[in-house]
Amino acid sequence: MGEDGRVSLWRAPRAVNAVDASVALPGSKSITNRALILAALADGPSTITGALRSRDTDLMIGALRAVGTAIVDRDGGTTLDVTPGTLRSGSVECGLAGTVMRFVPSLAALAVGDVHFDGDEQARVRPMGTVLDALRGLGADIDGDGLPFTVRGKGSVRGGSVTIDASGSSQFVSGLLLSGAAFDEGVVVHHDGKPVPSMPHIDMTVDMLRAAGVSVDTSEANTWRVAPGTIKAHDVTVEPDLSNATPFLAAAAVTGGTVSVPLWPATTTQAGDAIRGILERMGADVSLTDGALTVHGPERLAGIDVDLHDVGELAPTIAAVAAFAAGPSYLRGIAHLRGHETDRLAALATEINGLGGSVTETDDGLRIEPVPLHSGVWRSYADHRMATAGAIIGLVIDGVDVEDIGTTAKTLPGFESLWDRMLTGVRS
Ligand SMILES: O=C(O)C1=C[C@@H](OP(=O)(O)O)[C@@H](O)[C@H](O)C1
Ligand SMILES: C=C(OP(=O)(O)O)C(=O)O
Repeated sequence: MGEDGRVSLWRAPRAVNAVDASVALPGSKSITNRALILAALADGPSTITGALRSRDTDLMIGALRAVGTAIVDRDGGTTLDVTPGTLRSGSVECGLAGTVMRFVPSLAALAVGDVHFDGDEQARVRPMGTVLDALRGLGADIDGDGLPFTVRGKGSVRGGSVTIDASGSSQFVSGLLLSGAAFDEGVVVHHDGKPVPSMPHIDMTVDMLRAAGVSVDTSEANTWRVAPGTIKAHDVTVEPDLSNATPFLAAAAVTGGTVSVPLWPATTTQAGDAIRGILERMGADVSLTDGALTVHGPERLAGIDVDLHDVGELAPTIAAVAAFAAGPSYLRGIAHLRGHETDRLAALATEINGLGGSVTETDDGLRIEPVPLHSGVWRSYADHRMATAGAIIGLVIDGVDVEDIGTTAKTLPGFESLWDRMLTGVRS
């Protein structure tokens, strides 16, 4: 929104030449918010370095402070000293952050007193019932089935075994696992239903729990066993956010230019790492040298038939790139994106088609037929990744006005200036 209450429009800059830049990205949202939960439940103080500061991570910091965790920031906010406290009643504002609404309730059930949750209007339709029902099954007392709801914390949670259908979001599983070691009996989560999406995000949860000394057994498919025990305080350094890197790498792909992202981890559980293989399949030259990932865009991009079930976060970026390929693309396995910040399948189809495109929604994804696009308004639906997808399209098409570019602050405040710097060839 602009100051006058009207939705603001941002004229996406056209790339006059092929981009040639190096772009350093701030920390990962997913790692920062997991690190914060684990630090709040740990057996002593710890420090998170390289944390992302954005709407979603600030909401997580606010949530944990509200229930009794001391968090002090320094180094411009990216170093967080976290001291766990006795968890108590409070009010948690979730905004539109899936990680806050799905990860904090389990921790809140350990508090003494009521913890009230609410969020943005748009957040009230995001699927929540599975997490709340699972927690009830584990002994927690909760009023409500979606935002707003109240967790009536009793100071402890029995825990034990629970079966859920996590086909709607991997966050249902991660949310239970992250606090599970603090439950009296630990937690065993069984999934029963269509395949769980975004599995790398569950791997991230498991890896981070193990790094905190928690025993997690994943030997049985679709079952995660977290033993009860201490979550050890330890310092964490956050990797750059690779999903947020993807629009910048896409800029190289669609302009036939070159973009490097420094500090790309050699191994990672971040979904964004999959961009390497995807852009390569679309014809880009991709290399990881001396810790920097470099994408060099081809003369003509190839269409792609790709299953994004594991890495749905990348769908808006890939859809925007696919709109400029030489042939059609099929993005599959992403029905669950209908429950993301907005219905991303509908939003992508509507907005690309609004610029003259030819995108069809399928049961589980999108078919994108590249056709010439024209100028127009690109709506972002309060969705950071819709806004950045519009920016990618605006690199190639004259006169694309992205609505509410400020919504990128959900995970990447200052997106516009990073984008401008990329276009002026700044190497950071
Ligand atoms: O656990 C996480 O940090 C996330 C898990 C994924 O959610 P879904 O499983 O709902 O896709 C991902 O899309 C989201 O951006 C972040
Ligand atoms: C789906 C996303 O966010 P959330 O953590 O709110 O689910 C996302 O960042 O693409």
